Amino acid sequence: MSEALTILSRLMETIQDRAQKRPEGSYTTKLIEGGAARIGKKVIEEAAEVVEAAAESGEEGKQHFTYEVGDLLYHVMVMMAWRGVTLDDVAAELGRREGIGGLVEKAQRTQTNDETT
Ligand SMILES: N=c1c2ncn([C@@H]3O[C@H](COP(=O)(O)OP(=O)(O)OP(=O)(O)O)[C@@H](O)[C@H]3O)c2ncn1[C@@H]1O[C@H](COP(=O)(O)O)[C@@H](O)[C@H]1O
Repeated sequence: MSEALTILSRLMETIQDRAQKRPEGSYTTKLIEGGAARIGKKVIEEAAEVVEAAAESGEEGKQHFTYEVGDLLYHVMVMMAWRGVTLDDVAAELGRREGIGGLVEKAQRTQTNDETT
């Protein structure tokens, strides 16, 4: 496994462990106990910060963007743990989509919707 995947899966294990044991003094526990509303608020906030940082130029801008993407990924992973969805589940979904272009998929979806209405 690549170093990046190892770190992501270790982080997911930590988050799942927090979600299960709910230790005091853990930020993840606080988020999990706040449910979809609290986690969702942070996901939206962090997503907006990612978009803002994407417009910043230079090496500093790139570092800030990377930092904000880290925040967003962490909060999305907390929501996944809260919802009982694993990295394997999401990877399987992405694997299912492999080789199907976004525009092709959209055209197929639109056609199916038209047929059912
Ligand atoms: N990767 C992260 C991580 N990334 C970001 N954050 C936290 O996410 C928050 C980001 O929110 P903001 O930048 O808006 O900061 P804030 O204003 O203090 O946040 P709020 O009080 O508004 O929620 C900060 O508190 C960060 O510390 C993280 N908190 C935890 N982790 C990982 O989760 C593990 C478990 O953490 P605990 O559950 O806290 O023990 C840690 O060891 C880390 O590996």
